[in-house]
Amino acid sequence: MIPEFSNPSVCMKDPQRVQDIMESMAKAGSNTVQVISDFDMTLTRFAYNGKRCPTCHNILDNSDLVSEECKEQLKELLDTYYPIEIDCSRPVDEKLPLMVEWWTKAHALLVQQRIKKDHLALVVRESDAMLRDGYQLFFDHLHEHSIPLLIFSAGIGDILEEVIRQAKVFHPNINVFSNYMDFDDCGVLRAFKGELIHIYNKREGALLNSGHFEELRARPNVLLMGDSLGDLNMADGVQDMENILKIGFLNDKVEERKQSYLDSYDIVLVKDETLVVPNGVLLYLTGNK
Ligand SMILES: Nc1ccn([C@@H]2O[C@H](COP(=O)(O)O)[C@@H](O)[C@H]2O)c(=O)n1
Repeated sequence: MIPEFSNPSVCMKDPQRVQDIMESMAKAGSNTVQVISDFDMTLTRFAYNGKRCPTCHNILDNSDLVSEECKEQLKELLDTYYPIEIDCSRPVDEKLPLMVEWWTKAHALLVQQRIKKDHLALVVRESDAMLRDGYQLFFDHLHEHSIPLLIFSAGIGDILEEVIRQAKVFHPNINVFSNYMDFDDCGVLRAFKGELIHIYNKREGALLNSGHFEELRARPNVLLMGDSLGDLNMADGVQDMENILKIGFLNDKVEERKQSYLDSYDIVLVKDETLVVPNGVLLYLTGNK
């Protein structure tokens, strides 16, 4: 086992299973590995100094690009739907239409604001969004070892790309599946492109992008990272999968959700704002440990 597994944030239902998967993946070699990660609250911090950090959507919601009236409406949506998103007492099929409702209403409000593409970089720079500590090693190490990183996010692609670009780690081994903004000829937001990705339809998103997984057919070993149970479906498009190691960040409503996370993720990181554990796993998989 790697030393990072002794960190107090680490919980595992079956440590032996984790060890077996990691050994099998390391033996197969890093050229058989691909990483699939969620973005908001997985690659980015959930909180800093006791204050919540923004999601991609929140970066816009809190910015000068939206009017005060719109801010209030978006906040009302967040206060209504976020508790539903993280309520583990409600079944997914009951929550799913409500998540579609949230994303659809929020996107419609954002479109009404006539947001300009040119202003996105500034609002990201001025936001409180932060990649988790250890991000530099995470992104650089994957790049150095030519391991593909798929970022699969129900956030906003244009915003998340900008966060990563400003951190200077948007390397060519990265692909993004997300909700991208559609701008008119004057650079004004007029819609969101393609099929909506929300928290509970990542399986459909993965299957729609079968071409990506076809290209990675020679990489049947997957490291998956997420913060929601909906993220567990992000690897559903992977072809001929041999091993999958799932790391889940449990950021909020810890006591209520811990058991379901332990039942679903191989490694659960409780209120851990860093990428120290995923980095330890990566170093092990690439033979650097
Ligand atoms: N209007 C919205 C809709 C969703 N969110 C949050 O974004 C997160 C989705 O992004 P992932 O990268 O985690 O897939 C999700 O957890 C929602 O809470 C939002 O803030 N505003």
